[in-house]
Amino acid sequence: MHSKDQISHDDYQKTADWLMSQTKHRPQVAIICGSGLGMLADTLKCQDSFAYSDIPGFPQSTVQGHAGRLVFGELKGKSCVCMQGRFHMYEGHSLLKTTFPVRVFKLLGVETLFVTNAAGSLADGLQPGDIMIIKDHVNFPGLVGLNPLCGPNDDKFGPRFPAMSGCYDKNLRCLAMEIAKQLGVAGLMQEGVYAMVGGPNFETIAEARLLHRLGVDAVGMSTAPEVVVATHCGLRVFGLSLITNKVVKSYEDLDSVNHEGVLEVGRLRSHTVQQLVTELIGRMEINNNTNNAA
Ligand SMILES: O=P(O)(O)O[C@H]1O[C@H](CO)[C@@H](O)[C@H]1O
Ligand SMILES: Nc1nc2[nH]cnc2c(=O)[nH]1
Repeated sequence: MHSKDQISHDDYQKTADWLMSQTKHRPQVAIICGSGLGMLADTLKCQDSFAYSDIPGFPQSTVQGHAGRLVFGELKGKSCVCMQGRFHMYEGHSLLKTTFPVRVFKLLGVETLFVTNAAGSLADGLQPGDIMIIKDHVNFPGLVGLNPLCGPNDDKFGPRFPAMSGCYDKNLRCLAMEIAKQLGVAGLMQEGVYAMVGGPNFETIAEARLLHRLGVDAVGMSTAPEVVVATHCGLRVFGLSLITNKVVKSYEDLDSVNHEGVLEVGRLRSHTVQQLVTELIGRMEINNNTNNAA
C-alpha cells in the first residue's frame, strides 16, 4: 500500500468535526443503505441531510440506486445517521475510502452499525424478496490481502490483529427474528452467510457453483470491508441482505441478473425492510457495545 492511500486520524476527525458543527444530532446508530434501499432514511424524523459532495473528505457515490446523501435524524427515540449510498471497491475507491464513513461514525459517537445490501442467493431456500440476517461473511477480497486494515495500524481505532469471529451481534440477530415473527414476516427471513466478491460483473456459472459448494448463502459486492473496519474499532454490527435474485447455477437456466432488477426488488420490499429496521432500532439497547456473536 502506498502512503498516498493512507488516511490519517486527523482526516477522519476533521470530517467528524465538520459534521458536528453542521448538525445538533449526535448519532448512536449508523445505517448503511444497500442498492435500492435508500428509502430507509425517509423514516428519520427532524432530518439534517448533506450531499456527499459537500462533506469534506467524503468520497462520491457513482452507482445508480445510491443517492449520495448523509441523513441525520431520530428513529424511535434513537439518534441515527443514514448513508443513502455506499462506496464499493469496484467504483475505483481504495478500501480505506470505501470504509471512510465508518470511522467517521465512530468519532461521532456511534455505537451500533446497521449494514444492508442487495444480494444474489445461492442457497436453494432463499428466494428473491427474502431477507437474510447476516450471521457471518466470507470476505474474498480480504482473504487475498485486499483489506482496508492493510497498511500501518491506527491503534487509536483498534488492534493490529482484530478478531472477526463474533462480528455480527447475536443478540441483535435474535431480536430481529423475534420482531419478524411479531410483524408476521418470519416466513421471509432466515440467517445465512454473505460473501463479498469484487465485482462489478455478476458471477459466471462456474463461480456460482464454487460459492455454493463453499457454503455461501448470498453474494454481493460490498459490506465486508465496512464490517471489518467497524469491528476493528469496536462497533456492534447488525446486517441484512435483501435477496434480489437467484444466482444462476445451471447451464440450462436462461435467466440472467441485471442491476435494474436488483433495484426493483429493493423497491418492492422497501416497506418490510423499513419496518424491521425501525422496530429493531426502537427495541435494541444502547451502551451494550460488546461483540458476542456465536
Ligand atoms: O451491496 P449493495 O451496495 O447493496 O449493491 C449490490 O447491488 C449491486 C449490483 O446490482 C452491487 O453493488 C452489489 O454489491
Ligand atoms: N455479486 C453479486 N452481487 C449482487 N448484488 C445483487 N445481486 C447480486 C448477485 O447476484 N451477485
